[in-house]
Amino acid sequence: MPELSVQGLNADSRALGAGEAFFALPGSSVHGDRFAADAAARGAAIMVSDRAPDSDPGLPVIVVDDVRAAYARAAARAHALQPSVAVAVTGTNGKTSVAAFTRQIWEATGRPAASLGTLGVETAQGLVPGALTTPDSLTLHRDLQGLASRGIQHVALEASSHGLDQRRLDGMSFEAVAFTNLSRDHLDYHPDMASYRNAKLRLFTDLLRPGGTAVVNLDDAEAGAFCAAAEARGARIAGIGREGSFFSFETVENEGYGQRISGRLAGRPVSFHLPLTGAFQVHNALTALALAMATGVAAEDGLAALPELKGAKGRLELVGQHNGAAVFVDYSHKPVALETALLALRPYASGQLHLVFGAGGDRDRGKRPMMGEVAVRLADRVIVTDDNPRTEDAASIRAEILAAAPGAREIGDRREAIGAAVATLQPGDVLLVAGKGHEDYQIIGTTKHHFSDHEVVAEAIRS
Ligand SMILES: CC(=O)N[C@H]1[C@@H](OP(=O)(O)OP(=O)(O)OC[C@H]2O[C@@H](n3ccc(=O)[nH]c3=O)[C@H](O)[C@@H]2O)O[C@H](CO)[C@@H](O)[C@@H]1O[C@H](C)C(=O)N[C@@H](C)C(=O)N[C@H](CCC(=O)O)C(=O)O
Ligand SMILES: Nc1ncnc2c1ncn2[C@@H]1O[C@H](COP(=O)(O)OP(=O)(O)OP(=O)(O)O)[C@@H](O)[C@H]1O
Ligand SMILES: N[C@H](CCC[C@H](N)C(=O)O)C(=O)O
Ligand SMILES: [Mg+2]
Repeated sequence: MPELSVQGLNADSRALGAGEAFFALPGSSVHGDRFAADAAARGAAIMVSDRAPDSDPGLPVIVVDDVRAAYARAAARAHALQPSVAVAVTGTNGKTSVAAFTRQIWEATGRPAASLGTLGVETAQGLVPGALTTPDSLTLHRDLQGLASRGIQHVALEASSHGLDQRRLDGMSFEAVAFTNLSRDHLDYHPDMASYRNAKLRLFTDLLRPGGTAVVNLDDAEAGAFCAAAEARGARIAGIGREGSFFSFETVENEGYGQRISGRLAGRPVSFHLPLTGAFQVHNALTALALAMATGVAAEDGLAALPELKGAKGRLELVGQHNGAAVFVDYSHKPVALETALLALRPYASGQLHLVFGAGGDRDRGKRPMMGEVAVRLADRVIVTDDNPRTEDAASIRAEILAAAPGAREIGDRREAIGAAVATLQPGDVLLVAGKGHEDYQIIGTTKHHFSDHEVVAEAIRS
């Protein structure tokens, strides 16, 4: 083949520019090579695929083994300017929080930083919302180049199991990585828990810089697999837990809606206040501290930043008070997250603990009865409502939850459900509105309607 000069790349034929390389990805609904003719018509210089096309596509083709990985690496190479320090966090719960806290610790210690994930791209200048938790490789490297050109040298990424499985991060090498925990999610995409876990393990086995740092929550049942992967990579392991080498816990006590933590940091006794609700946030904050320290933050400086941390939007966030009761919004849309949030709030409910929640459509159905069971076991008054039904029948989603939640009320309309819960609050009660966290929309069918739990709670309290 003669030498070809390529101007750029894309995996979506509809967005290709003339002279660019078209990467034909094996999608979940269609193989990208079906759009070869479209790519050729738009002037693509070449197609890269993992299989030879059936007929002449009208442009030169390179066949590679793993076209998603090739796409990710090409996207990285095409955007040479990159932040010098990148870390990433994986796990079923806590990624957004850990990424946000890592960014805040870097900022507090004089390092302009960004976090990239479910919320979007966040810097000291604000938040630019995004579409995916782990962005598509091209979007990712464009964003990273943009950040580097603004002088941001420190970035913390969320590595989702979809993102890892689809090689979206394969163009990166991380100075430090972290594992928070593993529990059920996304079994609509991964065939079983083992493949879900193995997708997450790729962050440790393939993307951590050899000799880098691996932060591991030792209290999780899957910690062993992540430690073994880190060791095989020649990584330094920073363990957090009852017996952690980085941080070992002694006591965690509630202080108002925050908490005081005492323990040993690398063997040295320390005690600090964390202005966040829920013991799980202590793990998240320490994971962030370990990531920050693995990238040059001094222990003293990092510790000094913890009492100033702000929770990510909609992560067990106190959003209002009504009639002597407290109202929280939380992004728990998985069984363990819901359980964690309810257990965290129970000590604050001298009266009853109320819950309003639902489950997303076109997502793992097995989560629904599990969440129903958790709800009636741990809350006193439960209303099952709609989350994002997407293209499923909303009433059927509720029915799948309700089958495992005897005694729960059913109010499909989320605004009405929140209103009904707020209206019954008594002094000493706590209400948790779960599932949508920061989201400012509700997806019904394929339409996104504006909807914010924050706004609807405020409305309900006002009226
Ligand atoms: C299941 C899944 O992850 N799908 C992602 C995947 O799409 P896909 O491989 O299924 O794409 P496809 O529709 O089969 O098309 C195959 C290829 O043909 C191309 N195409 C298609 C049409 C056309 O005219 N021309 C063309 O070239 C497409 O651009 C694609 O490259 O690759 C796309 C491009 O990167 C993603 O946008 C898309 O995310 C969808 C929208 C999605 O909802 N993903 C969710 C489930 C997800 O990834 N979530 C995780 C975890 C969330 C969390 O736990 O926080 C996340 O990281 O966000
Ligand atoms: N370390 C943790 N252990 C258990 N539950 C947690 C932990 N951190 C957060 N949670 C729960 O999970 C919810 C989501 O937290 P967060 O957004 O930080 O996680 P995530 O991994 O980014 O989730 P997602 O994959 O949905 O984006 C929180 O609202 C809380 O209910
Ligand atoms: N990134 C997650 C978000 C789920 C949020 C929840 N509100 C829902 O719609 O299920 C997913 O796409 O599975
Ligand atoms: Mg997230």
